[in-house]
Amino acid sequence: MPTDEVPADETFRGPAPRPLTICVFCGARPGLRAGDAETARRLGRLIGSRGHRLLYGGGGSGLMGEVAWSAQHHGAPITGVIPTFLFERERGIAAPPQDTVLTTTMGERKTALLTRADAFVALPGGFGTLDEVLEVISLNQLKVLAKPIVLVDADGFWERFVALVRDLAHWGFINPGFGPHCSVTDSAEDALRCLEAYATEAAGRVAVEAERR
Ligand SMILES: C/C(=C\CNc1ncnc2c1ncn2[C@@H]1O[C@H](COP(=O)(O)O)[C@@H](O)[C@H]1O)CO
Repeated sequence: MPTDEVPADETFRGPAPRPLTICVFCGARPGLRAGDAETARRLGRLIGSRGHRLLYGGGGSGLMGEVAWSAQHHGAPITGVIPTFLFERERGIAAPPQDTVLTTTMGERKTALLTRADAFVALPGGFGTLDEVLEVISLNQLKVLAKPIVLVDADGFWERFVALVRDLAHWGFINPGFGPHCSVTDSAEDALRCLEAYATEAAGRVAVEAERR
């Protein structure tokens, strides 16, 4: 079981605006950089200590396992959405106690994650993580979805992805930037701050609109 020995964060003051269901995309493998596991544990800890729910791919391996165990250790309720074939394959890999949602296909799983989440955070990962991130960004762009996503660029993991997005705009395939719902931050702490601020702002907008009616 991954340990969770990260220092407490002193810079969050006051309660979170409301409990959010935060979907985390990250590697099913640990990767080779020790800092990534630490970032994953920090994120899990913050999700738990700020009173949010972790929604994720349901596995116990790699960075996914680090986030999930740390979130559980800090009191977060957890929902894991996993296709039956992966669930069977992963029986031997310990994942923390969670509400498990079984799906038939990977596509159904992605839809379930996208539907249930209030917001998304992406840590380093492989093709699965990239696929999930691109799905959220492109659905936001099509206005099929309007949910915030934050890429945690600890140690420059997303640097070349950000550069590619700049090139895509330069070459005329997309508008400049990631759109209104996507941000890049340096740390798990900034990612959480960003999502909580977004939720507060969105709640404010809804209240103003309700008053106008
Ligand atoms: C590779 C190994 C196990 C694979 N098991 C997975 N279990 C749960 N979810 C998974 C798994 N593999 C991919 N996912 C989903 O994609 C993302 C991670 O994929 P990546 O390619 O590692 O970036 C993750 O967010 C899941 O939703 C153990 O050897």
